Amino acid sequence: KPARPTFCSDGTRVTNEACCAFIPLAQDLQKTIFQNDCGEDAHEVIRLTFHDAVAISRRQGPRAGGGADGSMLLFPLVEPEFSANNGIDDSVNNLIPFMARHPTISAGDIVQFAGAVALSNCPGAPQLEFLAGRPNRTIAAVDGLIPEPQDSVTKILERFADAGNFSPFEVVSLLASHSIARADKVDETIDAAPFDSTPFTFDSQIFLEVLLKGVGFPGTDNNTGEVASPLPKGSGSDTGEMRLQSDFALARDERTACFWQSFVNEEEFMASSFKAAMAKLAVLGHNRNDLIDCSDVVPTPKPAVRKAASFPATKSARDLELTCRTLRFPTLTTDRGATETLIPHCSDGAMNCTTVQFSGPATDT
Ligand code: HEM
Ligand SMILES: [Ca+2]
Ligand SMILES: [Mn+2]
Repeated sequence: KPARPTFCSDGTRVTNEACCAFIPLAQDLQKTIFQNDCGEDAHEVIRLTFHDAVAISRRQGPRAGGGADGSMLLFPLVEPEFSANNGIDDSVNNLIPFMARHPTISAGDIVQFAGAVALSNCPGAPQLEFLAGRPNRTIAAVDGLIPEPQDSVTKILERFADAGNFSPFEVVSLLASHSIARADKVDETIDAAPFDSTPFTFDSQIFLEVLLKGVGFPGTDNNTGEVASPLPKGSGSDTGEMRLQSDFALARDERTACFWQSFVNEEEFMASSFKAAMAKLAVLGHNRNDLIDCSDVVPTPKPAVRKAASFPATKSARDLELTCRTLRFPTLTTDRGATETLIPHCSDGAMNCTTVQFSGPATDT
């Protein structure tokens, strides 16, 4: 398609005027759901970009699912019911109203664009590529295509290869997302259990902290897909850190451990690798050349905090469990404090913060 530079009504310069429709969508998403915060609602939409896109299979063919096609929003009674999608209903119900409010934009575009807007609220995150024009005619995906935390490394790598020919390096790159992630359903007794000590900052703490020796569980012990974490201590709505078995295994497996370790304290490498892998994820089921590059309407992310990766208080290099034999581990400092860090529940440090939840057809499993 010919790319002719134009200006949208708000003055944004775009290479294709079809991109202008996404500017009011970004504003609506920020005002109605995210509130410019890298909080719970942003995290859940970022997870949704993955669960919509990865539901495609080269081996099973087109009838298994169409990838990044918005099928989650279009068939809200089907995919959100799969157990691997437990909790996805919140983001699905939050985004469904945007289909009617922005009727020229397809469901698949809404999901991936909303994820890029959500991510821009997280300091340190890359500005994702966004290609527009995913068609709306889709089918619901079949069950069994979403990786689960109890899956083996072999199963996870095979699933990503089958979905989109992802390499082990790209799989590890995508897990930078778990730097801004918390679990609600792995342990049903606690809400929003973070995977690293900085769940509102896109940084490499996830890659560092998953390498620390596990000492206990937040909430209840030994849920499916969960292993001991290094920072299990909680208080009130600060739940303590949770560790997924899949993150633990990918950090230590010989096929992925060096990729995992290579991101520690390398925030720019981590962000650019995540961006490249997300560009592949976001167009699964489509041909890039059929889409229009609208990256110029993706909001500029909040600047990085520029704090070096560091061991949480009371932890040090002695707590590392390293299996990568070929990389030197960086020298890092330990945060001050005589006791284990409490991870705040809200991005402003508080124990209570509001989230947005629209009711809708999707329910949890
Ligand atoms: C090996 C592959 C993966 C597995 C097994 C996995 C598993 C999980 C699990 C179990 C949760 C917690 C859900 C809950 O209980 O609420 C979670 C959260 C999350 N995942 Fe993954 N994940 C994987 C890859 C990815 C990828 C590739 C992305 C990229 C976009 C991603 C983004 C997220 C986000 C943002 C959350 C947090 C949602 C929230 O805070 O509410 N995950 N993941
Ligand atoms: Ca983080
Ligand atoms: Mn959540």
